[in-house]
Amino acid sequence: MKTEDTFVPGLEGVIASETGISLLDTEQEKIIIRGYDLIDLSTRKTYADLVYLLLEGTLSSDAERQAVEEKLKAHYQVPDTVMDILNLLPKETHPMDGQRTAISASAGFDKNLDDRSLEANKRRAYEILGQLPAITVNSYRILNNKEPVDPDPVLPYSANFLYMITGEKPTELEADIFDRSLLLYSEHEMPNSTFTSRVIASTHSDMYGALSGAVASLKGNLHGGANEAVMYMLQDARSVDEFENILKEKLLHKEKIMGFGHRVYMKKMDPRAAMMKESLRQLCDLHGDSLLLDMCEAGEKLMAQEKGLYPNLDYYAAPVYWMLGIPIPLYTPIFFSSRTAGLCAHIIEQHNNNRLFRPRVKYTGERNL
Ligand SMILES: CC(=O)SCCNC(=O)CCNC(=O)[C@H](O)C(C)(C)COP(=O)(O)OP(=O)(O)OC[C@H]1O[C@@H](n2cnc3c(N)ncnc32)[C@H](O)[C@@H]1OP(=O)(O)O
Ligand SMILES: O=C([O-])CC(=O)C(=O)O
Repeated sequence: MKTEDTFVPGLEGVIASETGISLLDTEQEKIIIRGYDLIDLSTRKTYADLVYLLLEGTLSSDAERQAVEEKLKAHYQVPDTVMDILNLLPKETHPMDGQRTAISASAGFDKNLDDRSLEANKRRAYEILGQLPAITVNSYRILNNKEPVDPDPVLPYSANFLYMITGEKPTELEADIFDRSLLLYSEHEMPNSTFTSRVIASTHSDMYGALSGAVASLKGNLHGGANEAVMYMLQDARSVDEFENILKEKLLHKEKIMGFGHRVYMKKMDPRAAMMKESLRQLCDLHGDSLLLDMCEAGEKLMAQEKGLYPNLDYYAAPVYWMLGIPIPLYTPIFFSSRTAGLCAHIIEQHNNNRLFRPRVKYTGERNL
């Protein structure tokens, strides 16, 4: 095989893996997760159901969902040493880097680190998912000179996560909307972060290492970091006109507009974004203030007209998180926390059916032979 003939920049369209976890079915316009339509699931299931579906492979009964909730709560406690390490980081550290550091440090606390069996990997997945709300929220709090907060085990997993972030018990609507955002972020086939984690896992490296690599990948603003960038952009405007002018100015300077475009959906709206837009509408109605929705809709219209580009999930997740009272530096860490369910499923699948990733190159250097 002549490798230069098969070079595809960015591996666009390249099939990198076999998987039974998920598929973006562009013909049917569906996000399939273990045989189910993610958008349909988002109308009738919770994030805990998705954790079960991703890790156990089947849709959970009410009792199984409850068991997942309990399992996650049993792992809420983060080792003191990990918290001490977070405390030692410079105050400029982004919570994504706090998350990466904490997950990396957690490897040392795993007594059977070399055990890659399904059982051991699942145990780790539930442990990490259980610890992530405390790791995530306290990464932000410690670095902002605030006392760490403890989880409230009485609340469901997502409601507690939001409570730890805002310090206030969420209403049912707020908890449902936050839970839905976690569900929608939980798994999405083969984005850069998932590919990264599978590449790392393919050397027989452990789950902590594969997840640490995935946090780094997800942090970039071409991927998960876009949700924070969207909110900073929205914050720069005080009216629909101002927001449109910001976008026009960026387009004039050939800048990318965060929250638009997608490698797979390309010229169509990400179906998850449509769901989050509805959540934004609900929150705007509740607050009697439609400015954020109006700005976002105007941006959506302008980008369709000017570039033929449509929103991805990050575009509408950002204003939803803002209206839920979530500090902007937590948006991408929340995305990663949710995605950890999907990532763990992929790492497990890679360990269980492995071949080392080792591609070739198209050489463009000298040949001074
Ligand atoms: C949940 C998620 O992680 S979804 C992704 C979140 N990321 C973002 O929102 C960042 C903004 N979007 C982008 O940068 C891109 O659309 C990506 C990274 C998501 C996909 O990138 P790719 O598939 O590699 O497309 P690529 O960047 O090559 O863009 C193709 C063309 O569309 C343009 N384009 C793509 N996205 C945008 C955008 N958001 N704003 C302006 N132009 C864009 C590119 O400039 C390029 O134009 P050209 O052919 O004239 O040079
Ligand atoms: O699929 C992608 O490339 C990025 C994305 O939308 C996600 O990870 O949710």
